Amino acid sequence: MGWPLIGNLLAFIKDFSSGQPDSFINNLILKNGRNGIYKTHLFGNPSIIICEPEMCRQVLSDDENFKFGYPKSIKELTKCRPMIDVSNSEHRRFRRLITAPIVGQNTLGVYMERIEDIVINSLEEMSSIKHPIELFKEMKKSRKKISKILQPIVEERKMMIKNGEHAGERKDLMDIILEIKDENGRKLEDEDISDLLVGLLFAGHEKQEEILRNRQTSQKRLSLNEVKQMVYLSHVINEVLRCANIAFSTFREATSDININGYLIPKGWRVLIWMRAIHMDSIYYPNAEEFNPSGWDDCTVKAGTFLPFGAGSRLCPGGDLAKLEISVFLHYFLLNYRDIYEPLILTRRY
Ligand code: HEM
Repeated sequence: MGWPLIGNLLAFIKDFSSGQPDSFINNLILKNGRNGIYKTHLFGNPSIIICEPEMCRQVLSDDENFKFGYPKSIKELTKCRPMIDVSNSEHRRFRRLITAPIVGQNTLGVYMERIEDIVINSLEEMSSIKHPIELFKEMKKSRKKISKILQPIVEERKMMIKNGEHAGERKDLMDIILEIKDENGRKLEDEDISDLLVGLLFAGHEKQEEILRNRQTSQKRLSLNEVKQMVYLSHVINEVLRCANIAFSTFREATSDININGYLIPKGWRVLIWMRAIHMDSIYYPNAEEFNPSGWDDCTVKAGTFLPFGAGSRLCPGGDLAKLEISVFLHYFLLNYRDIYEPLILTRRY
């Protein structure tokens, strides 16, 4: 780890020690009641914390009065400045270029087979290890392989830039693409994967067997349509994203004095949109502390109450891809393997 990174890490920890983990926010909510907006001081800036769905939605959708407002230490750590430090119109342009290859169900079909191969091979490899393994660590490796699926796109975009097909774009467009790839690798590691496994403990593999029973015998591979039929699995994934999403909050900065639901947010103030507080609020989710995938049965999500991928012009473009990867992994894991021990030995079911 180089010195600049350590420096940023320290700055980040110092910023965080001005306090905003979940417990801090929860105390704030308990102390102040539930009007959904709290004034505080974060990262050396006067700040507002918002945890009311409609207000969150409004702030995330209002590009005129708010801009991406991450504190400096976070920007340095995440190294995704090019997507952050650009005007709204530049952001729209870059976003179109970067997201086209990963947005939309039909587009995602292209990656199906390769994700499936990586998942199957990784699980086989893991189950062939005869000593206990740390599943999370092993899974990180397969996640890295999956993120490499996007490599050809990165190469293609590099060529487009080299050939001047994007003359006039910022010089660091290539960096943007490479950094997105980095971010992509980083985001689904560690916490995401371990959180996901908590969900696994509750999910049965019968539903996945049902998918196979309804399949033509000639069909060998998992299809996108089958993934769409994995209703229970999608509820497990939603529930993991609700309870334990790594993206629990995001920042904006007010670019002018702006009134939100009767509250004046002064220009220059940071707005911390605390999605986790909404996800864990029993007003919107009865027994919010419980992990309960069945809560998603016949559930119509009220606007702004489920924001694992954000909202508005910066809505996560990788959301569907992430869910697809998780679904394919869970499908094979539940179908073919059994028993989670502590420590773990992964064993083939049949
Ligand atoms: C479970 C997995 C993921 C979660 C929870 C997640 C969450 C989020 C959230 C909340 C944002 C919005 C941040 C904001 O508005 O401030 C975001 C943005 C973004 N995500 Fe994800 N993400 C995930 C996976 C991915 C993947 C797999 C990719 C790429 C393949 C990706 C690429 C991006 C990009 C490029 C942005 C910036 C979009 C923009 O600023 O226009 N994400 N993500």
